[in-house]
Amino acid sequence: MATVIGPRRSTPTDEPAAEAGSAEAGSAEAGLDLPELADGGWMHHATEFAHTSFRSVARRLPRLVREAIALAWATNRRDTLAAIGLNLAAGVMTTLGLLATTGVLRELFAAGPTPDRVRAALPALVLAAAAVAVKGTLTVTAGWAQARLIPQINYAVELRLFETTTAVELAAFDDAGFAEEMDRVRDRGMAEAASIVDHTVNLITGVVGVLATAAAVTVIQPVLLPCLLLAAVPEAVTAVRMARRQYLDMLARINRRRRMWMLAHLMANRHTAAEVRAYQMRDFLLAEFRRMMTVETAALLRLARAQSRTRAVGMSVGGIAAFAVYAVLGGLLLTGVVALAAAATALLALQSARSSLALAVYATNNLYEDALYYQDYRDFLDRADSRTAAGQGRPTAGFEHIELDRVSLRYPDTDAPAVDEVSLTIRRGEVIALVGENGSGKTTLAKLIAGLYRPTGGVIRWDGVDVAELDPAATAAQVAVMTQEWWKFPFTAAQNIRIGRHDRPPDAAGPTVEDAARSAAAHDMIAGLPFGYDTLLAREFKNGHDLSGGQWQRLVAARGLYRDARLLICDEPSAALDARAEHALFEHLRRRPDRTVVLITHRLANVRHADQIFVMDHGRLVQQGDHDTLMAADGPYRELFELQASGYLAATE
Ligand SMILES: Nc1ncnc2c1ncn2[C@@H]1O[C@H](COP(=O)(O)OP(=O)(O)OP(=O)(O)O)[C@@H](O)[C@H]1O
Repeated sequence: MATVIGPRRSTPTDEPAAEAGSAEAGSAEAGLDLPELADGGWMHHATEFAHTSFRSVARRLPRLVREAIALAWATNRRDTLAAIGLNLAAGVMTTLGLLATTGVLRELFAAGPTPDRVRAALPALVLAAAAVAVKGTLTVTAGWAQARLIPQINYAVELRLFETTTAVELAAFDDAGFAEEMDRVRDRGMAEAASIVDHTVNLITGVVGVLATAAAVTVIQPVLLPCLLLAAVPEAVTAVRMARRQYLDMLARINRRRRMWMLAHLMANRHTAAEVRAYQMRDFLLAEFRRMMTVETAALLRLARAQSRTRAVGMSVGGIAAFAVYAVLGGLLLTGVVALAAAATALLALQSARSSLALAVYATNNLYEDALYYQDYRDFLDRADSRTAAGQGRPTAGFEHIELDRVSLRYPDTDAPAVDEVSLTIRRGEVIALVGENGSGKTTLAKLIAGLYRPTGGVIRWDGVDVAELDPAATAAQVAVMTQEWWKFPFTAAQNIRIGRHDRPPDAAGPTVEDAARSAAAHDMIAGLPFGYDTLLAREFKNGHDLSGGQWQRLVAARGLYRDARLLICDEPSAALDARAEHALFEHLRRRPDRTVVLITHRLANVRHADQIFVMDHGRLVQQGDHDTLMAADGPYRELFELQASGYLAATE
């Protein structure tokens, strides 16, 4: 049995692999041999395809075709029907056209005066011309429907993916496997959905073309059918061989290509531009890129040469097969088995069958490979759905107190819990502070309180009810988080604040965008921008503007305040603020009866007036109380506070 894609042998003459190897060795010398550049799990489909026999492809084909049609059907029934139905109709026209052509030839080759023969051939000629015209129209319209399907499928598939990735629980993103799958799906699986439909329609078109031609030949003279198949075989074998080499070559080059993408990204990226210049990395990066390009171009040239060689061999064998067919036809003619008109039509049918068969073979190859990647997409959606909160539960409009009962959180693939059996209670209207050294678990604890993570141990209760029983959307609506690692959203300044509560109706209570900006000491800064609140904060776009780190932080604070939530979590809200902005923000964060503030900061002067201070160490809660109580005790809080205070005192002495 022929192998569509056979196993790759690694021998010293294995050119692309050898080239890839030398490139890897070269870049290792240059210090760029990063572990993440090693082939990832996503390569397993490529390898699977490379070891796939023609038989296994053929076995899976009906299911793949069914799946592709189902996908197209779910996206747009009319276009699916048109793409397949019109191709089938075009096949009927192919048969009709060939039969009519035989009629024309039969009349023309008949005995008698030429004008009489031409007159006799006219009806069949009109029929043949009509068949060609109708077939052309059907093919163009089917192609149009097929082309219409592609963007619609892409739209549906992308939307479904992003509906899923934005709904999935935050913890999923800490799972390296999940993140890798997501990248893989975004990189390939998503795009393959439209491809498998495209390949399926091409496959159907090709098969219909072959069958239509075979049907015509069978009607004209069944003996000619084996001739048709014999002539088409070299074409099919050449198509398979070329597709296989193309694919194996891509496999051999993949690591080098990934490295080139990485280098290209470093050299043409706003975020790396400053460092590339500061360290004068230009020559180094360009030299590395040039080296890769040289090897890559050489590999591509070798591939082009090998493909041309295969094509030449294929064409030669095809020529010999055609010659053999002519010889057989000649024999059949001489022995009177086949009439001259039938033989001439068979030659036309050969041309048509060849191109249809080539189309079908290419489509099968591509369909099989792309379907593997599309399967990744579907698996990812299933897995992501299982990590999405159900969205049901008891409604809630707030809380009087939040209680953490021996709450722990262990990140995936880590040895020690980041938060270890912490119990504490927070009441409405309080300002509480979480303090402790770097890595002690403050941010993780704050995220647990915010509901961004579900505890891996213990229970969090709102007014005595386990939050797992509450509606996640309703609890999230009560919380605002100013995170330590905020993102520079590429929107206008006003939008950057408004997204804090973008669905607030215009007549609903709550601060305006400008109120929130003033409270976060951001108003004057925004008013000074070229287009004020309408300034686009993305330098990559025309008229876009960027802000300093501290200015962004004021904007982030304004967003948190605009959200106007019952529970406000501020993780290092003033790390990048100047003294004046910090003072203004903390003035605003002071006690309010309807709002609870959870503050994380290393500047302990800011937590002096907190109602409760919780001191964390290695994930555990080691001290709690107000400032005076903790200063009276001999513990880590007093130690940290005095350490900071001594810096200020020394400066003023
Ligand atoms: N997403 C994550 N995946 C795995 N481990 C994490 C993750 N986030 C934090 N950690 C680990 O959990 C521990 C607690 O981190 P956390 O960010 O909660 O500390 P922190 O007290 O807020 O630190 P800092 O003061 O530096 O902000 C650290 O050991 C950190 O390395």
